[in-house]
Amino acid sequence: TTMTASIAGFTFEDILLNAAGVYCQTTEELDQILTAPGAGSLVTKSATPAERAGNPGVRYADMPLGSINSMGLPNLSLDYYLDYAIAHQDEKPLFLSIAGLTKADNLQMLHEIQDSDFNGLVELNLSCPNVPGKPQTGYDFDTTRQILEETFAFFKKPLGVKLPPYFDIAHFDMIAAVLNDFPLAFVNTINSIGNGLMVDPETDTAMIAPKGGFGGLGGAIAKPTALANVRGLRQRLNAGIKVIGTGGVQNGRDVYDLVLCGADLVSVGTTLHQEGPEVFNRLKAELAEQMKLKGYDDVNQFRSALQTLN
Ligand SMILES: O=C(O)c1[nH]c(=O)[nH]c(=O)c1Cl
Repeated sequence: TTMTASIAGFTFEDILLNAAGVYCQTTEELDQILTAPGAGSLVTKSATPAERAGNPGVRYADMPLGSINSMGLPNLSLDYYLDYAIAHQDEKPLFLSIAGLTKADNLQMLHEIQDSDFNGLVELNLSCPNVPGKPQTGYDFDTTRQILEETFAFFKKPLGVKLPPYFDIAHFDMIAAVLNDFPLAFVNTINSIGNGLMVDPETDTAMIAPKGGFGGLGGAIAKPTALANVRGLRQRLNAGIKVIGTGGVQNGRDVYDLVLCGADLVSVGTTLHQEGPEVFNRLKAELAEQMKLKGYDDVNQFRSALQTLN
């Protein structure tokens, strides 16, 4: 069974990887993803120029429908992840994620990456929902265009963007109209569904501390929105912009469905957090089983092959 994909000239021997932010905070965690059977790549925790502690208090919770998080962008700094990525980029194609709190921070980090020995892929996170007072850039189409214009004036290495989920067909049209104007290597869709709220039934209290309990939703609850965003963007984006599908992956059928909607790679967040890096081998085996049932021996045979009723 062939389960490879290519983005920006990189060949991925497996289509699975971690979702940024999950199991990728330290070199110890990153090494586990790097060596996990079934994982074809990894992405580092979204970085800021300087180290950040993130939001105080309980900031992650699992629940029957998935997870809720308001981490607040805790990370060990761009240099920490850049050093790791440079040290390991010859072992697998790797993604380095950045999430500046300002356009200036993003451009500063991109200049540093441009001038560095890192030659993998950069994921510009435009969708963190959990920094108090900071809006999700991906919902501001003019600002997104502005950042990409200033970025592509100097940045020549493979770059993609991590997008928030969109819930209006008009917004699929609008973000695609922006993205199609730039030589992006990929989009990664979706980030968590921003600013949900969950209650602990024992105590009638919000499950997480930051922002009065408001946080990004992931896991099973995110699957229909992830499928719609992968499909909606695949249908609208230039063929040269590849799609990483993220959201709601619990089993091989979920991976299959994201590929069916157009995903080239598939990333796993909540279920990786709950199960650990052995999840990749399980998902790979379950995907192979699903493909066998359907008569496919290569993911390239059914990518974007979703049927509709009319
Ligand atoms: O709170 C976070 O660190 C966080 N949490 C998310 O669910 N998505 C993000 O992009 C980020 Cl940056």
